This record gives sequence, structure tokens and C-alpha cells, in this order.
Amino acid sequence: MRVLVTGGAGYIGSHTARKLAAEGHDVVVYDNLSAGHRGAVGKFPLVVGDLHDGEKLTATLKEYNIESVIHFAAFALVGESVTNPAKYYQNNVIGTLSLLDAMRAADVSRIVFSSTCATYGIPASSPIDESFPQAPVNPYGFTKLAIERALEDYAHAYGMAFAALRYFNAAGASPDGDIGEDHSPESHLIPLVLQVALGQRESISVFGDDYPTDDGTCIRDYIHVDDLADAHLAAMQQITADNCLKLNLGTGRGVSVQEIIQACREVTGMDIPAEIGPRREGDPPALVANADKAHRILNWQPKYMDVRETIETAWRWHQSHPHGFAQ
Ligand SMILES: NC(=O)c1ccc[n+]([C@@H]2O[C@H](COP(=O)([O-])OP(=O)(O)OC[C@H]3O[C@@H](n4cnc5c(N)ncnc54)[C@H](O)[C@@H]3O)[C@@H](O)[C@H]2O)c1
Ligand SMILES: O=c1ccn([C@@H]2O[C@H](COP(=O)(O)OP(=O)(O)O[C@H]3O[C@H](CO)[C@@H](O)[C@H](O)[C@H]3O)[C@@H](O)[C@H]2O)c(=O)[nH]1
Repeated sequence: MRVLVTGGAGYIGSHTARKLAAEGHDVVVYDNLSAGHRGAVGKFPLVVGDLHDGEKLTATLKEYNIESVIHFAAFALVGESVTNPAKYYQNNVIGTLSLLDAMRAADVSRIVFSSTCATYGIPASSPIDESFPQAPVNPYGFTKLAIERALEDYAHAYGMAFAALRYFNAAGASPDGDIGEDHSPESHLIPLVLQVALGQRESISVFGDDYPTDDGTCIRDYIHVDDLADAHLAAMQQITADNCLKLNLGTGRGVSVQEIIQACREVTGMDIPAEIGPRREGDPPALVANADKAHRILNWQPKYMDVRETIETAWRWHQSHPHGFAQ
């Protein structure tokens, strides 16, 4: 297929674009480079443009005869969405509606959308399956839920075919160490802990140790970025207007903040000092996936089930690229 990857210069988008190309698809990346990197984009066309530029989007979809869109472009930080919600509603909701309009104008009806487990808010039990109520506890989660809702309505009214993939925490890097996570400033747990191991930070701050979990720190489900990429390819090929998908993507294994820090110590062999800080607003205590539906429907299984293996790939990337794509 000819696929437009919005946000394809970013972390998950660049890994997915690479997989798409490896599987023989024609890839075009559309990214405003606000958080992405030219160096993360492989040997396929990069259109530098913004989601809000509907004319440019429509022209790009037409010029490359795009058949399917995989839409990663968004702002994605839970904490920042609490302090600056306008930034999130503007980009994630208005920007995505602009993309959907451009798709209609260019007669492209197939889209795979990056949703998130943050749409579930604080679940009543764990693990979370797709039938759980969606009640976000931060603006970021609300922006993603709003688009899930819009996609359902667009499917019903305009015959749009969509998959909303609710990822849990993306982690790791391409195992060859060529591409990986490079956010500036970095706010994600694993890269921050590895920056301590690299000597770039003195210590890692644990955001709260008074949560109702075994060790008091937040539990997340860390899914390897290449496993996410595989699921996108499978979903893209399955969806039709009559068969839209809403699927969790995770490993089903919950890992606490303290356990991540310990796993990073084991993988790197470094002493990684940690200190307990206050809670970060908007953080649910535990988010773990029941991804049985994705296993069944997509015939997909994560290859990385041990978080140490995921961290090993991230460590390889951070060691070989201590300053990310900048070098
Ligand atoms: N990282 C995670 O753990 C995680 C988990 C669940 C869902 N998601 C979702 O997955 C997607 C990708 O996340 P990521 O971690 O790769 O983020 P990222 O910031 O690395 O990538 C996002 C990319 O989108 C681009 N972009 C942002 N706004 C744009 C706009 N208006 N126009 C054009 N390009 C724009 C950025 O330049 C960047 O390259 C996001 O939609 C995010 O909400 C991420
Ligand atoms: O310096 C840090 C950074 C993070 N954490 C904690 O580590 C966990 C993971 O945090 P982070 O890596 O920032 O990821 P999340 O806030 O869980 O959000 C990610 O995962 C979500 C799905 O859970 C996605 O929707 C978001 O886009 C993505 O940023 C959370 O409990 C944080 O409180 C710390 O204790 N110290």
C-alpha cells in the first residue's frame, strides 16, 4: 500500500515507517519536525508540514496517491497536558480533524490512529480490556478519546475505515541501534533512567511512592516500539468501513517505577541513584493491558515480553547515540 505516516519523524512513527518500508509498502512521512528528527526518517519522502495545513495535507495525499494513513502526529505528554491543555486540544483534536477533512477531500478512507490507555483513566481493576469505561483523568487522554469518538462518527457517516490502537507505554529502540527515542526535553521514564546511567543526569526522581501498589510506585505496561509497529501493519491491512477496530496494545505485564530502575541497573551494570519525589499530576496508579483481542484479531503477539530485553535495545541506542539524532 501507499501509506502516509503523520508524525513519522517521531519515536513510534519512525519505527513503524521503517517496518512498512521493509514489508514493501511505499511510505511518505508528513511531520512538522516540532518534536521529530530528519535523521529518524529513512530513505522515503519527508513532507515537512503541519496537521493544521489542510491544503498541504490534501495535496500530499493526492500527489502520492495515498491509500492509507497511519496517524502518529500529536503531543503526547500526560504531565504537560495538565499544565497546558490548550496546546493539546489544539494539536490533537483540531489538528486531527484537519487531517480527517483532508482525507475526505482526497478520497482516502483508511486510517490507523494512535490512541492510548490514558483514555481509560483510573480503571476499577487490572488488567484493562477494551470493554472498560473510558474516563480519562488528564487532558491528553480526553483529546485521544475525542478523536476515537470522531472516527466512529466519520465511519458511520462517511464510510471511513479506522483502527484506534490504544497503546500502553512505548519503550525500547530498533535492535540494530540505528533509531530510538529522542525527545527534548526528555520526560519518559526509561530514557531518563538511562541518561543517569550515561552520566548525563545525577539521579532519577521517582514520582511518588505512596500509590496503592506493592512498592508504592506507579505500574505501567512497557511495550516494545517494534511490537507496536508490527501491530500497525496488521491493523492497517485488516480494516474496512464495516470492520473498524479498537484494540489495546501492551504486554499484559505490569512493571513499577522502582522495578524499571532496578532493571536498568541490571542491564547497564551502573549504579543508578534514585530519589523519591512528589506525585506527578494526572498519573493513574496502574495501567496494564489485556491485549487478548489484538492477539486474536490481528494474529499479533509482542516479541518482547521481558522488560529487560526492551531496555537492552534502548540502552544500545542511548550508548551509541548519547545525544540522540543531534550527533
Ligand atoms: N510514547 C508512548 O508511550 C505513547 C503511548 C500511547 C500513545 N502514544 C501516541 O503515539 C503517537 C506517537 O508518539 P511518540 O512517542 O512517537 O511521539 P513523538 O513526539 O516522538 O512523535 C510525534 C511526531 O509528531 C510530530 N507532530 C506533532 N504535532 C504535529 C503537527 N501538528 N503536524 C505535523 N507533525 C506533528 C512531531 O514532530 C513528532 O515527530 C502520539 O500520537 C502519542 O499520543 C504514545
Ligand atoms: O522522571 C520520571 C518520569 C516518569 N516517572 C513515572 O514513570 C511512569 C511512566 O511515565 P512516562 O514514561 O512519563 O509515561 P506516561 O506518563 O505513562 O505516558 C506515556 O504512556 C502513556 C500510556 O500510558 C502514553 O499515552 C503517553 O503518550 C506516554 O507519554 C509514570 O508513573 C511516571 O510518574 C517517574 O517516576 N519519574
